[in-house]
Amino acid sequence: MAPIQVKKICCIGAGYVGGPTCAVIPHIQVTIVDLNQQRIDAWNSDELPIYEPGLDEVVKAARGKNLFFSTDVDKGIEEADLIFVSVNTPTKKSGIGAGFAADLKFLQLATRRIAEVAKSSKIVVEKSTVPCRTADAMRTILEANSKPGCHFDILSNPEFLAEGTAIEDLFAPDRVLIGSLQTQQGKDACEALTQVYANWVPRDRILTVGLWSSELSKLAANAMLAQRISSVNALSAICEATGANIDEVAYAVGKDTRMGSKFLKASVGFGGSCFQKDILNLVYLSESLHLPEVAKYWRAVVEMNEYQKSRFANKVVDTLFNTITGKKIAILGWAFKKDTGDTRESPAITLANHFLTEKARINIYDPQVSKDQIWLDLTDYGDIPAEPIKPHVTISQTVEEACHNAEAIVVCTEWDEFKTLDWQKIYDDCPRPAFVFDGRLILDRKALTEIGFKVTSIGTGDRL
Ligand SMILES: NC(=O)c1ccc[n+]([C@@H]2O[C@H](COP(=O)([O-])OP(=O)(O)OC[C@H]3O[C@@H](n4cnc5c(N)ncnc54)[C@H](O)[C@@H]3O)[C@@H](O)[C@H]2O)c1
Ligand SMILES: O=c1ccn([C@@H]2O[C@H](COP(=O)(O)OP(=O)(O)O[C@H]3O[C@H](CO)[C@@H](O)[C@H](O)[C@H]3O)[C@@H](O)[C@H]2O)c(=O)[nH]1
Repeated sequence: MAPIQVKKICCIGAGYVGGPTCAVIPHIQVTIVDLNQQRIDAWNSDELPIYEPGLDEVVKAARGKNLFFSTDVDKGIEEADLIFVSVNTPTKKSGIGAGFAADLKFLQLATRRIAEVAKSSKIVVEKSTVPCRTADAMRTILEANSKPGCHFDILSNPEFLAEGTAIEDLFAPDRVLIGSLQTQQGKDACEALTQVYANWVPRDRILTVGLWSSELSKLAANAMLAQRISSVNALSAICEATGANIDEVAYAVGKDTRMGSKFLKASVGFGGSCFQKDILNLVYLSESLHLPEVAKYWRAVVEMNEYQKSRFANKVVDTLFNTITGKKIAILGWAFKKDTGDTRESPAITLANHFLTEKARINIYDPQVSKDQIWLDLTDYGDIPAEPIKPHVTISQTVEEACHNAEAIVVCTEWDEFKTLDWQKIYDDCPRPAFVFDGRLILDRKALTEIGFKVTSIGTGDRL
């Protein structure tokens, strides 16, 4: 049989993954569809809905040529021979597995829509991060609702991009992973998707495995990355108590080629929409498989992250002589990491809530996050009333404005611009003693101390 050639692709879900992932596909016609009209309008405008270095150029070069954004989900499905399902899979908020399991309602709705609308056979690709064996549920939904003569091949093709470096990651990925059933038909579908990627990814970086291994590998990769951060953060507490320095320890440990130096930066805690969600998903999977020890092991990674955030927040209160009531605290950075405007699970939110509970006044600055988004985060998308906290919160347009008269400055995101601030000028504008808390280890502690700041850095003991 001649190999299947993909001529038209549809991607369901125009989010942080769907948009960038499909924007880098050359030649082949790709239509990204979403139910959210506002999001699609933004993708079709000069103000893209997400901030990602290099994304603007890539989208503007392809849009209207081989890249299209639309809310016409049905048309997108009908015309495509390969469909990426790239919808959100958040943690369940209620019902069985609440707080741990992935909520697959968006994925299931999209799958059902494909079955109902498709008039010809399709390759359906799980791009969203999903629990192991989700492809089975998708197959059941597709087969139960499909029209006669329509056949669906399901592939797993998890995405490994990190926000802030998405475009680099997509153009030169460490690997592309494709999972398929090991039947002839499954392998043919896998080859069809391989050929799409082979347009720009070297063949030896395209890994083909079984469906379940592919699904589990995504959860495993995130769990092991997050575990590294929790490990280094656990060590940062020991450093603070002993006088060791976590950057030096991480440097020494990372020189071991078996370990490598990446992903060993101590921090105020990891954030982002994926790590916590995917580890909790793995915890739930382990429990469902009656593996309580395994579940406990992975749960500890998330618990250590919670501990790190509250440890840091408590340190601010302790250092400010055990009370921050009425004190002004500048929060520098709101995004969960630099080079993104994404705030999902950002540690800055946890810290701000902690400071507000202690009745401090907070001044927030972030170069990429809008005022509206910060308010959505502070009110948990409307679940917490804004009125009582309004007098305690200011959102500033500049670092200087945020730091004016601040008794403490807390760096929550590692934005490059914070490294090169005029710290003397900021110091001159602060009451004494002036405190800085470096939650990202990006500041020159010695220089700031010489200016007169009292500096507390994660994983850095005071003892010489
Ligand atoms: N954000 C990341 O960096 C990242 C990286 C790798 C993998 N992932 C995974 O990829 C998936 C998507 O993540 P995201 O960050 O892009 O989410 P997102 O919330 O930014 O985007 C998902 C989009 O899907 C749309 N959608 C939901 N149901 C739909 C339906 N039935 N029909 C049409 N559109 C629908 C939503 O309106 C939304 O715009 C998740 O499973 C996530 O875990 C995310
Ligand atoms: O040494 C480090 C590295 C990261 N972080 C923090 O960890 C979080 C996550 O960072 P990162 O992994 O760089 O960004 P994400 O966009 O969340 O990407 C992760 O999650 C994605 C979604 O599944 C995966 O595709 C990526 O491979 C995986 O890196 C952020 O708060 C970072 O500040 C640290 O504290 N120390």
